Amino acid sequence: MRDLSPETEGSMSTAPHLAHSPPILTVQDLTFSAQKTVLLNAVSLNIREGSRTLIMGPNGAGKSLLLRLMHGLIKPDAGTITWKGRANASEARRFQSMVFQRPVLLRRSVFANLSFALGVHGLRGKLKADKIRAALHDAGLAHLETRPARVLSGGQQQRLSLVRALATDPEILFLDEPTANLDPASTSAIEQLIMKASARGVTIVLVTHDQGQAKRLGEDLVFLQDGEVAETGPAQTILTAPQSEPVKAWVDGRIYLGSKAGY
Ligand SMILES: Nc1ncnc2c1ncn2[C@@H]1O[C@H](COP(=O)(O)OP(=O)(O)OP(=O)(O)O)[C@@H](O)[C@H]1O
Repeated sequence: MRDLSPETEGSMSTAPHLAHSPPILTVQDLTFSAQKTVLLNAVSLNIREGSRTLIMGPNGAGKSLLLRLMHGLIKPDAGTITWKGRANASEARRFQSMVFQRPVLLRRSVFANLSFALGVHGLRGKLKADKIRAALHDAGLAHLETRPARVLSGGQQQRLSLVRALATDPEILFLDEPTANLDPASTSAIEQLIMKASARGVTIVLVTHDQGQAKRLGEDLVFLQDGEVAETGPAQTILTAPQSEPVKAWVDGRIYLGSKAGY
């Protein structure tokens, strides 16, 4: 099994510019249980600064839980999350943003959704308004500025969620299946925004089921199966030459039941 654990981190880059990137976030032996069931078990991985890391795996593998834990929305039972070398740093969330599969928008205008988020981050007046207009322009949403956010199409709503998440200049962006319900054109618009953010140096952590998207966007890949890391390493290597049974089956399009085989 390839391993993205801290000890072997230096040897697994596919992206030359990332070969010596330090981890911005390290997960060590993370365990999370609910209702007497272990949902994540001893998960360890590195997110390298400036990288695009994919979290993949079947339904119920624990991908969303892992993302929420890394973002500090829920607390682990055991293990540590280290932000820039500091374990369980309480201030980390200020430098992070998250986009959920279903857009979570305020019942206000497109402009007001951005204005609220930037206001929370301390921006005021003309500086804030200029930043909102530039962000909407970049995302092709400028003409919808006064429209109630809730009446936008699904694709537009997700673009707005992403723009809002990026407007606060996060150092890391967590995305939980942001294109799961979108058509190819909307998916492409979201991917372009992600790639632009990545080019500016924003670290990207993306949960996806979409192998095409994984090939287009992935640099590092973490594959979860039944709450454990089945395989991690460079995305292109795993996608073309997987080592573990669950990932081989997934890449081949075969159904792998694993521990659920008796169900
Ligand atoms: N708060 C909770 N209490 C109890 N069980 C939970 C809780 N949150 C998640 N789970 C369970 O943990 C498992 C992992 O959930 P998670 O949402 O992380 O899966 P996932 O890999 O993101 O799946 P999908 O691809 O379907 O979105 C599931 O079996 C889910 O029912």
